[in-house]
Amino acid sequence: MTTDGPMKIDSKAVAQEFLDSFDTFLFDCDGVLWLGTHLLPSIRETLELLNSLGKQLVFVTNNSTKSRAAYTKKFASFGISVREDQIFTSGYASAVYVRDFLKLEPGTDKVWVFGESGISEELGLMGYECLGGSDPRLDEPFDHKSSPFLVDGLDPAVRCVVAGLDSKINYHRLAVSLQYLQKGDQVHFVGTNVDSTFPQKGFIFPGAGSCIASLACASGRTPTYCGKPNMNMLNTIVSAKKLDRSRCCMVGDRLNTDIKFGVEGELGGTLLVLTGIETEERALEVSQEHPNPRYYAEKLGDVYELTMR
Ligand SMILES: O=C(O)COP(=O)(O)O
Ligand SMILES: [Mg+2]
Repeated sequence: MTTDGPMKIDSKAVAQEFLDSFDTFLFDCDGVLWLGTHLLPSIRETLELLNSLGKQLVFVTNNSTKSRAAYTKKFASFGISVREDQIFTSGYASAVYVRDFLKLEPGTDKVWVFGESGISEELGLMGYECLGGSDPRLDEPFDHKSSPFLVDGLDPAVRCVVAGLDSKINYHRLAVSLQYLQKGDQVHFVGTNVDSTFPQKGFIFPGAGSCIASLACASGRTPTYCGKPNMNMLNTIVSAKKLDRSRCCMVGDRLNTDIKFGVEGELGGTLLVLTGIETEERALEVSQEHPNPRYYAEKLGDVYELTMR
């Protein structure tokens, strides 16, 4: 039995040691705090405990379906008060990439969005006009002779396709997105996140990575993914919040995004919770495919429940 393997938070002593080790906690959302509209047990109490201990809380989600502003409302609906500047999404990270790395010109260059409002809203705040996305005309069955996105030709101002999770994925959206991707170097290809699956209460559904893979397959192109575990996203957060990495802990439910993000970003620690995608077996498994977390717990709420014992 090695003492270097992941440590399970299953006693008051380990919970206390965990809390003492960090000043800032970066929380993944889906599978850690909630599953859809279902708040996981003792989450509010855990966040209140951390706040009362003077810890800094940051929320880092690969879910691009909502903007940061919309997330503050989702938190409020659970009775949790979170400021917009505490939230980072893969939609926002993608918009930052369009602005700071691709350097597209707001007001001139346009973006075709395959995904939900969380992408277009963040790009819109930076001054980019977005096409596609949740435009209801894309809900119509696809006919290339009548699609309003094709009959007058493609918009030559579109310089980038940003693709993410889209619960309204259909052939019309895929077909038009592919037309833009076929323009090669003229149109960049950005993916919000690689997550193959998406946890909901009692179900595992297809994730953004599975939607984006369809476009990647059809176009023969590989997108640049901007969400966790991309280090640009972490660097944006570290500089915006002036974080000391050694005192930060990344808390997540997925090894190849959340835990990789924390390990590659050289954060002080990582905590894997088992309320979303991964199992205890996977947490402990030694594999080339993914790193192991420093800590793991059945659920995040155990930190509160064990501390209060
Ligand atoms: O939407 C996703 O793919 C996952 O979102 P999460 O990073 O909050 O788990
Ligand atoms: Mg998650």
